[in-house]
Amino acid sequence: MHFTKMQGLGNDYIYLNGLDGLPADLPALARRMSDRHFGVGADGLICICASSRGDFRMVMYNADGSRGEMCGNGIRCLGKYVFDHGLTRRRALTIETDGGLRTLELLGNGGTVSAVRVHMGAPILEEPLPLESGGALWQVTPVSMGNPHGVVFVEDPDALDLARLGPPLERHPVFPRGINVEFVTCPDRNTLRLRVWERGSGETLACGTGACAALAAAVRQGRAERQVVAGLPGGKLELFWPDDGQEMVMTGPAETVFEGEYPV
Ligand SMILES: N[C@H](CCC[C@H](N)C(=O)O)C(=O)O
Repeated sequence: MHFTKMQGLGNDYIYLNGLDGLPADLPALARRMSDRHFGVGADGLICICASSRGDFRMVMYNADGSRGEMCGNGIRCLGKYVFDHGLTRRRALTIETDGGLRTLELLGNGGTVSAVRVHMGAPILEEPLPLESGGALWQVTPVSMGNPHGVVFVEDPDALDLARLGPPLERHPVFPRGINVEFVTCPDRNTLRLRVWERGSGETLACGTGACAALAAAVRQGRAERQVVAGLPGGKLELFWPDDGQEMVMTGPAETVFEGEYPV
């Protein structure tokens, strides 16, 4: 089976072209291939499928085989994949995800795609909740970006032990579907810095939907302007939220790492 490994800010996924069919038991395949010691190594598996509502449909699995409804870094790479593999010649695309339709602009010169702008949908915010977890009290702001997030503002994300703090917040009983957890600081009104503990994948080098969720919570709480640069361990995203109720706009890089064959 042919596959392509891609990454956006070091958030890496294995891509399968599902237009001509896919292997059975994709959750098990996602677990095997994502394993960094016994497999290819990735934060998850993304299948490109036919869509009746958009140009393509994104079906995404986390490293533990669970499904995610949306993936910001993954959808940028999907845009680069379909262009580079000749599945489309257009630079404006609509992608169906389990979290709704998303529109992409593929940026780059001539025949290349180096960055992708994504209209990420309108965030749905709830009031912050005080939650006890891991022996501490956290103010968690629930935000949906099509997938579920919990945003926590902290003094210094780099000082935290995410491997210890992430799992109990990810699976806190108030969130029956689990959450991706963002630990965020705003060093100034046009900058966010965050680390993300992802549902089903653990800490990743970046999370596009997580950065958008962080901006939504920061704006709602008066901590940041609507246009920011979000710094993640793997690099930077440009984010713009024109107004409440409007779609968040995210711009960032997309890269192919390698192609390969995997036995199924
Ligand atoms: N890394 C992704 C999000 C994956 C979310 C997934 N872990 C979930 O279960 O929702 C991003 O760039 O937006």
